[in-house]
Amino acid sequence: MKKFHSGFVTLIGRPNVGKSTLMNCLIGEKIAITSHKPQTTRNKITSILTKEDFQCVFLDTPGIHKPKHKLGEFMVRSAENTFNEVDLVLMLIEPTEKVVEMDQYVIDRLENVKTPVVLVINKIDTIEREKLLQVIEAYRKLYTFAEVVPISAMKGSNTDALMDVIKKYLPEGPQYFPEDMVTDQPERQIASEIVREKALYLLQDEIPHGIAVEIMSMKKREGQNMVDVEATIYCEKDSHKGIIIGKQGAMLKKIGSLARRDMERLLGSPIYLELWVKVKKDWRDSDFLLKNFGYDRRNV
Ligand SMILES: Nc1nc2c(ncn2[C@@H]2O[C@H](COP(=O)(O)OP(=O)(O)OP(=O)(O)O)[C@@H](O)[C@H]2O)c(=O)[nH]1
Repeated sequence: MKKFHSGFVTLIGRPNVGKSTLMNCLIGEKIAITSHKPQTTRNKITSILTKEDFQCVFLDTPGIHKPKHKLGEFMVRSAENTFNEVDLVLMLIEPTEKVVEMDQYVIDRLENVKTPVVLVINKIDTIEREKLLQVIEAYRKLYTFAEVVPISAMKGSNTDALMDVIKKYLPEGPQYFPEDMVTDQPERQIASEIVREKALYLLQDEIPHGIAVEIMSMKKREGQNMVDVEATIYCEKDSHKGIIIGKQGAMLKKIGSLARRDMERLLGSPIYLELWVKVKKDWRDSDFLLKNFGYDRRNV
């Protein structure tokens, strides 16, 4: 009988390089949440790919960056801690001509990491071949990568080759999760990420990252297929609250209807979604509030 392989792969890279897009592309379902804004992925999202002969568990870490506040410190630590516990690290970059300072910072964090690191150059649809070779050369000088794989996560180019590389590094092991399971993320967390993604998307640059979403309740209606979801969007200022709600509640309605559509697709049942907006000043710098939103230090 053919041997089964399984393992854990963590994905790192500075904000906005396309980690969530890659995850979605490899798993084929909308699990990680994408947005054009940096740092939308605040939670470590685990997605699972199971095939006949292997199972790969992906840890999508929050974007590594120099921390500016407590939430930032938390995000960096939670990313760093996973490096030595996994079978493979994928470092995702954008093909910039010069190594950007942030990537250098990420490479510095990898210095004592024993796990093999594969450099994945994303967004190759945006550059010419010549330039790509220069990018590869520049990064190879900085770190001994186990392999270098150029891809376009958005277009799905070369992602099969990346999957083959990943498979090579998975040791023999058991199937950790049932094959129909694509994430171990609780449904509530997925639901709150969806609301946050829609709010960030619709509000564009008006609320600079000052929102968090908490699912207050999520209950299946008795005797029906309908799920009732109540969620609160937290922001930092009264003025932000007004923008999120919009004229006669128009913005909140839009956020709600986009979020509901995605939730229904993901959770597979009709959703009745009720949204609230509350002001909690400086929630990003408060340990108490971080805990309240599920960013508990003890878990890192
Ligand atoms: N042109 C191009 N754009 C891409 C590609 N992959 C991702 N993008 C875009 O880059 C932006 C960021 O993608 P995300 O997947 O949200 O990035 P991320 O690294 O998960 O971001 P954080 O959650 O902030 O860490 C989005 O607008 C994507 O559409 C690609 O292969 N080519």
